[in-house]
Amino acid sequence: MPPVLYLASQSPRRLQLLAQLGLSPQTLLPGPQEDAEALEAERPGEPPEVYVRRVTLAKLEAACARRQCRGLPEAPVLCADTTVALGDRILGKPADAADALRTLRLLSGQTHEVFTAVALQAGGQARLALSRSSVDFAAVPEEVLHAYVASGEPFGKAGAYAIQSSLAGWIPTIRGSYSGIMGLPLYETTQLLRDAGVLP
Ligand SMILES: Cc1cn([C@H]2C[C@H](O)[C@@H](COP(=O)(O)OP(=O)(O)OP(=O)(O)O)O2)c(=O)[nH]c1=O
Repeated sequence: MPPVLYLASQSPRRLQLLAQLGLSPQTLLPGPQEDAEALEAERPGEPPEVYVRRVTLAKLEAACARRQCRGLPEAPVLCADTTVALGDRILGKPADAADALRTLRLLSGQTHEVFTAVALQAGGQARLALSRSSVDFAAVPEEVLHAYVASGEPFGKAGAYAIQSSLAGWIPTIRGSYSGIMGLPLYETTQLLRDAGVLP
């Protein structure tokens, strides 16, 4: 039996969010020869919204090629990308502790945007939806930022933080989608999966 859905993501959050919809997809992870970092490379002057769409479609294309290459049975393929932006500036995953601290200091006391694009390949057609949220950060004390970086939580997260972590204690308001900020906007994802007949 082919799987109902492939999830092309290494993010445990995305798997957890899909489980909320009652789905347990088969993951379609990149092989050692695939360069995920190159795929997520920024282009100078590219607005965050354009960047997140481009990267998500590139992830989708790579995942579909991977499925074919591995001779896996056909089924819809889902993937996503989350990008944090302060104005036009993209704040990616931190390279190290100093980078995480720098990023968090930029976000402290400011409002930033979180874009998550989700893409689905099904029945020979690629569909993409974009979720946009804004997140207000209160001014976070230096000692809190240091402890947060030392906890390891910022690593592997766009913008060096997670809404589903202790730093939520410094976020008075979000406008948009909590699941989108976390990595997979469940409203948009449901719409795409309904269009493809994966969800009723
Ligand atoms: C802003 C924010 C991001 N994140 C995470 C979600 C994503 O996993 C990560 C952004 O990186 P992504 O490049 O979107 O995803 P990923 O590299 O973790 O996984 P893959 O490309 O294989 O799907 O940041 C949170 O968990 N909480 C948050 O509040």
